[in-house]
Amino acid sequence: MTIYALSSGPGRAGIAVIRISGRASRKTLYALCNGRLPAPRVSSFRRLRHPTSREMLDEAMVLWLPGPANFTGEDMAELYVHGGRAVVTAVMNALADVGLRLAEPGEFTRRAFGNGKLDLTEAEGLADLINADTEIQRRQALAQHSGAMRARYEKWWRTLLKAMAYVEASLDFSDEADIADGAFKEAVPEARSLAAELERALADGRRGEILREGISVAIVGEPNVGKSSLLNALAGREAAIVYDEPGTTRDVIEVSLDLDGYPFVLRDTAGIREAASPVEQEGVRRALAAAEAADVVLAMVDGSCGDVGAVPAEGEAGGAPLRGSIAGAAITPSSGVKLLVVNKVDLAPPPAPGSFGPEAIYISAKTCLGLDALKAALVRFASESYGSGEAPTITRVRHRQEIGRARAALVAFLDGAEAGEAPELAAEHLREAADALGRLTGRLDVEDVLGQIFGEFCVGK
Ligand SMILES: Nc1nc2c(c(=O)[nH]1)N(C=O)[C@@H](CNc1ccc(C(=O)N[C@@H](CCC(=O)O)C(=O)O)cc1)CN2
Ligand SMILES: Nc1nc2c(ncn2[C@@H]2O[C@H](COP(=O)(O)OP(=O)(O)OP(=O)(O)O)[C@@H](O)[C@H]2O)c(=O)[nH]1
Ligand SMILES: [Mg+2]
Repeated sequence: MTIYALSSGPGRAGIAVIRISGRASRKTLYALCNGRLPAPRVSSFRRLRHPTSREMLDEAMVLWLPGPANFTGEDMAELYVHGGRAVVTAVMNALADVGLRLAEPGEFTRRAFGNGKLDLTEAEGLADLINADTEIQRRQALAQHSGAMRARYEKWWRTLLKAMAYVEASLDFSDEADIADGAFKEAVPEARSLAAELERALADGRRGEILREGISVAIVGEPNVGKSSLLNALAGREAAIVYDEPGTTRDVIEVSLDLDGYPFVLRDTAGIREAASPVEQEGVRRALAAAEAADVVLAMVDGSCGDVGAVPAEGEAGGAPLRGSIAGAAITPSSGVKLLVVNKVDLAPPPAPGSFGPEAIYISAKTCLGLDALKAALVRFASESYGSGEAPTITRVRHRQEIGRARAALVAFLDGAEAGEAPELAAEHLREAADALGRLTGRLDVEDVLGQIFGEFCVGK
């Protein structure tokens, strides 16, 4: 079935792009263009008419993109019309009138996948590219869309096929023990090196997933220290309610930030204390959960409080213990870092260096003093933790799971080989690993396996 969709965003615009894909693209375009089909892949000016009523619909630029050398691999056409709502509606209605169907979300890309134009990881990369909000996300998505993952996974796939071919050969020669043994032994180092490579790929600190979703930063601390004020200052808008009374924030409030191209998801949370009301208690529970799950915890304390005792005057003895220590300093994310943030320095005398420890960042959420240093610390953390090297291979839990399954199957194969397991069972472990890698790229192709096995078999003989 031939499909169409508005490929540019919804709503009024200067120009709107309507895309058509499928067998009827050619005759639909021909009819819309009053019998003057444009030359392939060359932008042409046409007056568009309704194919049956002949009513003039718009003046447009049009593209005729015959398959298979295009995005979907099917015949395609594109209409660049004036981006008014009624224009778009009229042209789309005309397409429906001649029997075309509105595309489902992702249907053009699904067809491209079906026609072998891209594999699953490249399609995911395309989705990520469209959703990319920051420069680092754009680079990661483009690398994935351009086949960075596919290349690596296909290399793994080839190594695995080699191991499988040896095992299959040993099965075929089971009545000639020497040959069978020899072939089987060849499979072991292949499987071992692949298992090690998968292990290395998994030990990436979840860089790809974190950058894809945004680095999670939770602001936590006692009530009224200025957490919501900091969120608002960084967001540049009044996302959270700020009020001079402890216990203002209850829900977790999220704001997306782009700092130097790194994506952050900043979360403001309820102040942590023994809350009296059940609603506030729930807020505190959510605050602790957000901190636990965060990549970075900004543990905030109020630097202006008398009982902080951390900013003693020259020569004076140190005061009471750190006020934020219970609420802020005690919270540690399960796998992230913690930065101590001392707020309200506009009210306090300049703190003695190191009063709050060498790592503390001194800010005023009110005057914005120190915010650049805080942003710089976040960017430094992001580039040190997630920025190094080439684009990450794993960007979704799905990839991690399949690679994990493949690795586990390879380990089972190696353990079995050591224990003298029957080659039939050994072959089964490898097939399981192949299934997992096949699901990764969406290219699970048995013919591929057989072709490779047959090739190896001949060489080995
Ligand atoms: N107008 C327009 N802009 C667009 C797209 C589109 O479909 N139309 N794209 C899509 O969403 C992206 C570009 N992606 C494309 C992917 C493949 C081919 C293509 O023609 N592939 C052929 C030949 C490749 C070549 O000449 O090297 C092929 O695969 O055989 C075109 C665009 C972004 N911009
Ligand atoms: N002088 C000064 N006042 C601040 C600063 N940051 C926040 N405040 C004030 O401190 C009070 C509490 O600020 P909030 O941002 O609501 O504090 P919070 O930590 O979100 O409080 P809860 O939501 O109750 O946990 C407000 O009156 C703010 O205006 C600062 O840097 N300097
Ligand atoms: Mg608040």
